[in-house]
Amino acid sequence: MQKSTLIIFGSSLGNTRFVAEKLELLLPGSQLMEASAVSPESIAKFPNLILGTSTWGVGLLQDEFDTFMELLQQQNLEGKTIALFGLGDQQNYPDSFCDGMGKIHELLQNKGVQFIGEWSADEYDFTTSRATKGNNLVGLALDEDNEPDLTDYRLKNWVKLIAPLLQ
Ligand SMILES: Cc1cc2nc3c(=O)[nH]c(=O)nc-3n(C[C@H](O)[C@H](O)[C@H](O)COP(=O)(O)O)c2cc1C
Repeated sequence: MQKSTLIIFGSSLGNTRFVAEKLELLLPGSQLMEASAVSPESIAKFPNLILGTSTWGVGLLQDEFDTFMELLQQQNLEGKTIALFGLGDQQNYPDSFCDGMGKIHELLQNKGVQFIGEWSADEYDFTTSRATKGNNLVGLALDEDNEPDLTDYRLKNWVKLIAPLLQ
């Protein structure tokens, strides 16, 4: 079967990688790739991209993912379906929780992509985030530092939401 969804992640200490690997298992027809390994050809091949980054500094994209975003923005993304997930820490960074995910969303505006996978911000405890859109988050936020026990539950429900929308 031709795979249609590319999961691209950037991870410094392994949390985002851990989640991205789970996601690959939950989504038949998906392929996993580290941000630093992605080429323009691989981006062109897949109609669906799932992009996952952690947030570093205060509100910055993870290093490799930051470099990858420069490459991604130069590609023709017209018509692609994109879902986002982000790893962050609500307790220590309540004012920039998962900002990296919000930054991806901002950088891909006006690129002709369709975003899927918005997620309610209700069951989190942060003050501000660049990833909020009304009462929602632009994608799935996960907090392996404070709420690792909720990751599987959140991930499974998010997959139920996005899977039918991936062609
Ligand atoms: C120095 C440092 C800065 C961080 N800055 C943020 C931040 O601004 N916002 C946030 O939500 N999380 C922040 N985090 C938390 C990480 O994003 C979180 O631990 C994440 O799970 C790391 O994922 P990774 O191992 O895949 O890189 C920070 C962590 C560290 C150690």
